[in-house]
Amino acid sequence: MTDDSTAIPVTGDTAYDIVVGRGVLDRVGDGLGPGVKKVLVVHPPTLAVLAAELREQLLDRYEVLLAEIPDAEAGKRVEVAAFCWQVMGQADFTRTDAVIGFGGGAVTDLAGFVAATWLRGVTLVQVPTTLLGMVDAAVGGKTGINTNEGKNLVGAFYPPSIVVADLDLLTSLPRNEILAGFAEVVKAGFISEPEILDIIEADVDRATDPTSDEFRRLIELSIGVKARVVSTDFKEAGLREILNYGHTLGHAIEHAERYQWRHGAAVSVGMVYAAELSRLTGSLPDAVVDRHRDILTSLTLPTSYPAGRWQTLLATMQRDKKSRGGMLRFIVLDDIARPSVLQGPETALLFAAYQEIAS
Ligand SMILES: NC(=O)c1ccc[n+]([C@@H]2O[C@H](COP(=O)([O-])OP(=O)(O)OC[C@H]3O[C@@H](n4cnc5c(N)ncnc54)[C@H](O)[C@@H]3O)[C@@H](O)[C@H]2O)c1
Ligand SMILES: O=C(O)C(=O)C[C@@H](O)[C@H](O)[C@H](O)COP(=O)(O)O
Ligand SMILES: [Zn+2]
Repeated sequence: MTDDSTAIPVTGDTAYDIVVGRGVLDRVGDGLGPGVKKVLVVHPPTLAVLAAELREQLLDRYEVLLAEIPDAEAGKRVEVAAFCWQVMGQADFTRTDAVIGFGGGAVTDLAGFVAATWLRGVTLVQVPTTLLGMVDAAVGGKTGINTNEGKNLVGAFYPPSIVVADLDLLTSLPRNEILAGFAEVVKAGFISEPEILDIIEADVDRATDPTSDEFRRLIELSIGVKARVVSTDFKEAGLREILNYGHTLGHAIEHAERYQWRHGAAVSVGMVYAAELSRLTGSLPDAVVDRHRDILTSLTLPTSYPAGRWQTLLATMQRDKKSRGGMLRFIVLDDIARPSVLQGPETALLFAAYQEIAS
């Protein structure tokens, strides 16, 4: 069998590869290292059968425990982290043992946080099973959980030893989850990689078909953007903030919707909002804002939000991690692939941009 996998490197102090391909799950062992004896596979209920298969695959070399956690955002809670800590404690996990995050972004965020905190850090292997997880969440070492006050408010920067993105895992992923993942693909296009936008516009059906060459190219381009950014700025001292394009409003929408909206859907609205902010400050031409709406609509992603929710969203946005004191900061665009920071915008400007996306 020929190996058609691609290895995209993250460089710097915490170097590792993102392995992309079909049938590449056997690469998980590459990230575990020689000293590892026990492995905890963290997975959602949806992937119970596949997680058991992964366990079988690893059993000849490791003692493998499974931790099934609640699905989606319900898994990103401190009680769920505590459940994983309990499983590891009762199985005498030591510093040489490891955690595997096997699921979508919610699982890889939680599993990463558990690995970062258990004994102050054990080996972490990320095996994303959603498009969003492959192109974004499992890459770059941002891990975390939500609190009642907001999204991802507790967490750690903690790198995996490898990310294994097996495209075969996407065959069972519902179409709406593929499309939600495309929000982060489009984000990578607008902040850094215009070819992504061209490929989607050329043929949206092929672009979103997990068996097409275009889909694979989009995955690799998007991972490439993320890998380059986090290689330069792992702990978000500066450049990494561009990956937050669309997220300031997006996270506030997720919180307002009690996490019943897909992350990608909320980020989609958030990107149109950020583009409108850019347009209203005079830095972005109308055509680029229109391009946001056209591409996201072609992917059936939302581009508007109910008019009456502004005060709630504004209050939640104050807790955004990019804020400094009372000053909000947004990632905006001066052009395609030219992101910048808008510091302390007037409330009137924020509201005017909201009116442009209000339905
Ligand atoms: N750490 C980061 O850098 C980063 C980046 C982007 C997003 N995120 C986080 O990622 C989360 C969103 O991730 P997501 O969109 O993957 O959502 P998710 O993890 O909730 O998964 C979406 C759904 O798909 C199901 N699923 C997963 N894999 C499947 C498969 N192969 N077949 C069938 N069903 C499958 C899950 O059970 C779930 O119901 C959010 O919490 C977001 O904050 C983190
Ligand atoms: O990796 C990053 O940095 C990102 O901002 C990627 C985002 O897509 C992701 O949703 C991230 O979890 C948001 O981070 P946060 O710091 O705003 O919670
Ligand atoms: Zn995101």
